Amino acid sequence: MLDNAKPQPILESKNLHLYYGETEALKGIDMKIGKNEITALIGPSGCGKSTFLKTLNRMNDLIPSVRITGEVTLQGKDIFSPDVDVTALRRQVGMVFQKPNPFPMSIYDNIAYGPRLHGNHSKHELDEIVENALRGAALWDEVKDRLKKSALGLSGGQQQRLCIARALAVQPDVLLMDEPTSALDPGSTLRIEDLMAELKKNYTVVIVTHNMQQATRISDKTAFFLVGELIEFGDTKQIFTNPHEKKTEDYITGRFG
Ligand SMILES: Nc1ncnc2c1ncn2[C@@H]1O[C@H](COP(=O)(O)OP(=O)(O)OP(=O)(O)O)[C@@H](O)[C@H]1O
Repeated sequence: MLDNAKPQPILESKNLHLYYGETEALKGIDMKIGKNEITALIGPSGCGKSTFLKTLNRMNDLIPSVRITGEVTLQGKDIFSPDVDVTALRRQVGMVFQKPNPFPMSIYDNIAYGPRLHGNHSKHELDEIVENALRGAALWDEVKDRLKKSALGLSGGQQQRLCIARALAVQPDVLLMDEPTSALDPGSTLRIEDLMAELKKNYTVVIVTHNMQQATRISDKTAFFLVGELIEFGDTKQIFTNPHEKKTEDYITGRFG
């Protein structure tokens, strides 16, 4: 079931269990996430996709009832180890949410926020960081003349690219995306999908999506979850054309979920 063909995964989970109080939301997930790949997490509502995604940069730590056992390693290092700086982890493993959530400040300040927090940059350096991040998120040309204007004045699709740029500005290795296009119109969705193909040249992307066409269009690997279990994980093409598990086949052919 596991794909062992890749040499050194950037992220790996081993026998990962997560409990919300008494409820077991992840039931022993083993997954290797390859560097510079896009991995899509699919499965019906409530099967644990977002929970798994958030575990990868310890966003779940913020929920008091959560208990986690097993292991997640980033570049071979245990992310739950007591000496891990969680802020640094979240910088290295950035996150983009379902609804675009720009800060109520200027476009420039949205992008400069993280770099200002984490480092001592000159104005010139910050200008460069902001421009590079906006270019990286394919937004620069649309906003270069209005950097000092509020980010809230951007369209939904632009706001989501701004949030991607904000994540890029702190130079992450991995981007986690939780249904990043579900609140967007088809045109903005396609722009984000095009952008992802660019992003994977420099980053590793893990994306939760309910849209199976999207998974087939953009991802290299697909992981199918069902009630907290990883049912099947492999090359996206294989999962969608020749699934090994009956449950995967039933799901992708629309028999449930
Ligand atoms: N903060 C929480 N407290 C308690 N239970 C939670 C919490 N967050 C999620 N759960 C439960 O954990 C299970 C997995 O939820 P999760 O959000 O990870 O699923 P999902 O596959 O991402 O669903 P969706 O596609 O609807 O977003 C569900 O049963 C959900 O009710």
